[in-house]
Amino acid sequence: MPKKAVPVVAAFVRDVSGRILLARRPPGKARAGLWEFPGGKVKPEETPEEALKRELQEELGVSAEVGQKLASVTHDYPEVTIELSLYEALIKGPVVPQEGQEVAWFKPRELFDLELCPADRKLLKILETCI
Ligand SMILES: Nc1nc2c([nH]c(=O)n2[C@@H]2O[C@H](COP(=O)(O)OP(=O)(O)OP(=O)(O)O)[C@@H](O)[C@H]2O)c(=O)[nH]1
Repeated sequence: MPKKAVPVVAAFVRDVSGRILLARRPPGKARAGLWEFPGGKVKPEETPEEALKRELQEELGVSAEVGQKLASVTHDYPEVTIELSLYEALIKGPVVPQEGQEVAWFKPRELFDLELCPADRKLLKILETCI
């Protein structure tokens, strides 16, 4: 039986100079130390947009407007299968990491040299011609 994929939403946020916001997974979590787009799991009662707004508020202390879905991939990790969807998002106010996690802004070409979560590598492959 194929495993049921857990829905995960993530944000593609750019600053005025075109750099992209990433967060580093904190120690103790699966894939600790790897970079990812900010976001998290969608709860059963939420739409993807609601989940992403909640995650950005909880993780980065910002409110956000969620735009169009850019890409979506399925990935099997040893402990979970995820369906990861990346949405454009506009954030309001300064990013203040709420969980002690490292965050940073990267130029598009710098993303390709980062240690990313494996699912994000797949996303990047889809997006590489348009970022
Ligand atoms: N947020 C986020 N998660 C990602 C990305 N790429 C990726 O493989 N994941 C995986 O998707 C899952 C999301 O879990 P999470 O830990 O961020 O979500 P959460 O905060 O809602 O859940 P938790 O309370 O169980 O920790 C993890 O297995 C994580 O490794 C990404 O770009 N952003």
